[in-house]
Amino acid sequence: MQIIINNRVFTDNSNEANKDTTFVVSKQNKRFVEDAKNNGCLDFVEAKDLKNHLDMSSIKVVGITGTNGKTTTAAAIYSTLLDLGYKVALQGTRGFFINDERVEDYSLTTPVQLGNFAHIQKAIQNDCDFFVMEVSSHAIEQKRIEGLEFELKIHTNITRDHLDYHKTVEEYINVKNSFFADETKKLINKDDPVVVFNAKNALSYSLDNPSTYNVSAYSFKNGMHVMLSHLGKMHSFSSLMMGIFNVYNLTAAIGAVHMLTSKDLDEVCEALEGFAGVSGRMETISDKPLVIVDFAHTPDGMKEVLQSFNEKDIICVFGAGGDRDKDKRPLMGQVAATYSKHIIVTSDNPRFEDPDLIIEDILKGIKNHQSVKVDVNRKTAIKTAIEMADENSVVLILGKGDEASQTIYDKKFPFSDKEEVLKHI
Ligand SMILES: CC(=O)N[C@H]1[C@@H](OP(=O)(O)OP(=O)(O)OC[C@H]2O[C@@H](n3ccc(=O)[nH]c3=O)[C@H](O)[C@@H]2O)O[C@H](CO)[C@@H](O)[C@@H]1O[C@H](C)C(=O)N[C@@H](C)C(=O)N[C@H](CCC(=O)O)C(=O)O
Ligand SMILES: Nc1ncnc2c1ncn2[C@@H]1O[C@H](COP(=O)(O)OP(=O)(O)OP(=O)(O)O)[C@@H](O)[C@H]1O
Ligand SMILES: N[C@H](CCC[C@H](N)C(=O)O)C(=O)O
Ligand SMILES: [Mg+2]
Repeated sequence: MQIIINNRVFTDNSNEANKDTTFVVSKQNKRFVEDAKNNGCLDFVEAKDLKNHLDMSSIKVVGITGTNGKTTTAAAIYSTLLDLGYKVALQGTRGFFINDERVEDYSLTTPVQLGNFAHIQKAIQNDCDFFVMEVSSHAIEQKRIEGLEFELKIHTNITRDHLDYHKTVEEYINVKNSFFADETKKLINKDDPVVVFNAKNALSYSLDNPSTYNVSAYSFKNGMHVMLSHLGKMHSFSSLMMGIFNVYNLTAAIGAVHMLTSKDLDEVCEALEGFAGVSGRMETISDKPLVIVDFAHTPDGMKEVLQSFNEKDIICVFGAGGDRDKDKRPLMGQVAATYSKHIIVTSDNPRFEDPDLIIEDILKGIKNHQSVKVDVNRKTAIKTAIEMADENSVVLILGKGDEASQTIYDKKFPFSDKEEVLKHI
């Protein structure tokens, strides 16, 4: 890609490099430096030094990493900062937003170096005070975030995902933890048993262990009501959002905004209450029957969601993405079987894999197949689930959230879980 900073053209692609451009050298493209030279390029800059070309002193960059909850926590921080009157940009899985407007649609969760700098430049041009970004494990490993100076780093949790890419759980954990090794200000989830961080400038939040932003009590009735203890004083907030995992996400957001703005904590709690959640994350599509669409696509994410409905008969519709971590599939089957009354295993984004074989991988984790249906067609799987529902049940449609398409091979076919649900109620 290319960006222009102060009339100078920067590219990370040797095919776009020539005598008039600067080639930005990174871990991912250093093997193409000779090609760039052969194309006439004379000017080279290391990706980590891009910061010397863009004055970022007016904007604070906030990074969020973790296996689950990045998008939700980032959106909660964004919403709260906007509510408090700041100008804010948000970059993540759902796209790029500036001051409540979507500027770009779905892309990578964390763009490459030039992508980050292009967005930060746009945020600065729009007078943003903050740039809130999700940081994926791929981005950390590939150094897509090099050259960025973070005002605050936030950790949600580290469970498992992407073992197709990182190979072992240990390597995945190490990559995530490496984000917290320096002395940048950070906010850590103290209930995560595997997080390792540099204690310098670290504050924390938690439900179970002692921490700076400590949830001392919570209840769920028409959403959540949370008591938060901070430096010996009690504060409270309410939200229509559901699930203990969202108590974590919202507490992280409150702690983060408090650290970033030094506003009164009660004022921050009040501003957060305006946040209604992210589309496709625990989104109630229908009350009768109760149908919820959620983006859970890891064993832990599914467990968190399913556990939130233990008083209901769960009808769980889910699949698993192709060309992604294969080992998570039976674990997802096992989690679904533990908490659901009925399971319909279907297709997610098969990409270049055979969806029937993905389903077989999921079924390997389910011992008792009596209450399990298989339907590779996600549309009819959703229809069947809704037909099965009664007043005691909740239909949980997991894995795709608000994705607008289903990826088969490299083609994207329009598909929305929400729209499929609405066709049948
Ligand atoms: C597996 C993976 O992460 N691949 C990423 C990786 O691809 P790659 O190394 O094969 O790319 P490449 O085509 O060889 O290009 C590398 C660099 O060389 C340059 N190049 C290339 C060819 C050439 O002739 N000359 C040249 O200079 C390119 O401009 C580029 O800068 O580097 C590319 C750009 O540097 C990324 O776009 C690409 O992401 C692909 C598209 C992808 O799907 N990534 C997913 C898995 C991902 O990153 N997901 C995470 C989040 C997952 C989550 O939600 O947790 C994300 O952050 O989105
Ligand atoms: N704090 C959490 N702990 C565990 N599970 C969570 C948490 N927050 C959200 N989830 C579950 O994970 C799903 C994805 O949440 P979210 O989109 O916020 O995460 P993410 O980290 O951005 O995911 P991705 O890496 O795929 O973009 C949610 O739909 C929910 O099921
Ligand atoms: N950002 C995640 C999202 C997964 C969503 C699920 N629907 C899938 O396609 O696996 C990924 O790319 O691994
Ligand atoms: Mg995300």
